[in-house]
Amino acid sequence: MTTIKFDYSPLTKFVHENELPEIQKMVTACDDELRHKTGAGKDFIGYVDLPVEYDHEEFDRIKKAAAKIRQDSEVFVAIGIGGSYLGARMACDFLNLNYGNWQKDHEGPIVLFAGNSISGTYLQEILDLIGDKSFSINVISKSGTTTEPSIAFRVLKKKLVDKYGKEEAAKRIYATTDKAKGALKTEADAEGYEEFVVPDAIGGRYSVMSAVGLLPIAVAGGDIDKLMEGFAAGREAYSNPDLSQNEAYQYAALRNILMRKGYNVEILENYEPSLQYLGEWWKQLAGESEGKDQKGIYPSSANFSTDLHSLGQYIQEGQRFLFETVVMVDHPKYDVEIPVEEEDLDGLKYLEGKNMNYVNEQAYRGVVIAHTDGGVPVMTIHIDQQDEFTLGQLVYFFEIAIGISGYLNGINPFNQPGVEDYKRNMFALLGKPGFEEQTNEIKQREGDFF
Ligand SMILES: O=P(O)(O)OC[C@H]1O[C@](O)(CO)[C@@H](O)[C@@H]1O
Repeated sequence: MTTIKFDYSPLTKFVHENELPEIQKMVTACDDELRHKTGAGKDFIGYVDLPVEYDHEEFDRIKKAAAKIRQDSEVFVAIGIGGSYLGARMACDFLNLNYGNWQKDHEGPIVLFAGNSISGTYLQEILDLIGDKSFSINVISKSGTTTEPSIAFRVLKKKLVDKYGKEEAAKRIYATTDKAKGALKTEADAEGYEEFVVPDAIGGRYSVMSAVGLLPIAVAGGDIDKLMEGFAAGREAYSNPDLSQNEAYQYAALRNILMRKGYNVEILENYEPSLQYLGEWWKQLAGESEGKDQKGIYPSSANFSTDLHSLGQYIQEGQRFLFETVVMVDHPKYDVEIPVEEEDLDGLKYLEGKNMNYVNEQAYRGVVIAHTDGGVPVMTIHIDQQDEFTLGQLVYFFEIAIGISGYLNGINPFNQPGVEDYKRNMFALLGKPGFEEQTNEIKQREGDFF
């Protein structure tokens, strides 16, 4: 059973009906590489079977740790960046757990995210928000050496130790990292933090359904059993290499077909503000997977109708290299009726008694028609509702689609060599031990830039 429906009917103007069947052979070959782990990046394809092959003992420990944190902490800070941050943040927003946590009668801690930038202002605000409240920390880093979370962890750990003393602080620190290596692993072992593992075969941006995402989601109040059920339903639904039977593969194939026609930028869109971080999570998944060897679709995102009043003009009439993928919630959690007024001073009489979701739906329909007319291909992923089961499926939909899509484009969707370049320069500028040669080199070049 799937609660997701992929609709590409508006593409008739852009994609000829023979194009999907014609790409089938390539899709079958990519599917074979992915399922049999024979393609590029084969050591990081663990996510394909993760819905059924995960550590059940650890899964239970995650639930226990979450229950403890929900009981002994008013604030919970998840520290991480990229794949060690975006999935949990996306899921908490998607499940509408974030604002709920600020409500007075809400059970469980306020969930905050740190270590996702190098901003002292942001971190100071987190420290101020925590104030005198009881709190716990989940530091998440696969490598265990990433600068942003390491700095935030140091700072927040100090606050924890100042408040509780070293021994109690150690009981409030949860470390999610590699099973054997990295600075975080070394520290967690030495200090006795409870540890959770990022499996070797799961890359950061494919890790939301491992302890990386599951602990913060469970602490926020998400039902991770249902999430895993949905993830497994996704695996079931998107396992057939036959394009006519696999909507995730249809999406992967169509975005490649569009890219080859010069549609090089994809905008992931939503009509629910709580899906904003779905776009952020997806941008890392797609961008870090596909943008290499001077190839790949540039992933961007937009939130409608908000951005129709900013980006809408460009999408309608700017350069024609864009295509859009909408994630549309068919049954939003709440609805609000537009009230009746005696006079019609604001000109809204024609909407009286109608619901906002109805108006939102008409906005979506109007946009699909207008953008199609304006030369922008639009596809839609309809999701039934914003619940854990649907989210699990949606994560699988995107993860499997991006794997296939990368292979279709002849790249390795599971590495990210390009992210090291800026880090090397930053470490050289900061004088990190081991970077002495690069420091000399970059100091000589600095003047050309600043
Ligand atoms: O979990 P880590 O090792 O701290 O990495 C965080 C993120 O940084 C990157 O390695 C990029 O630098 C991403 O691939 C990853 O998701």
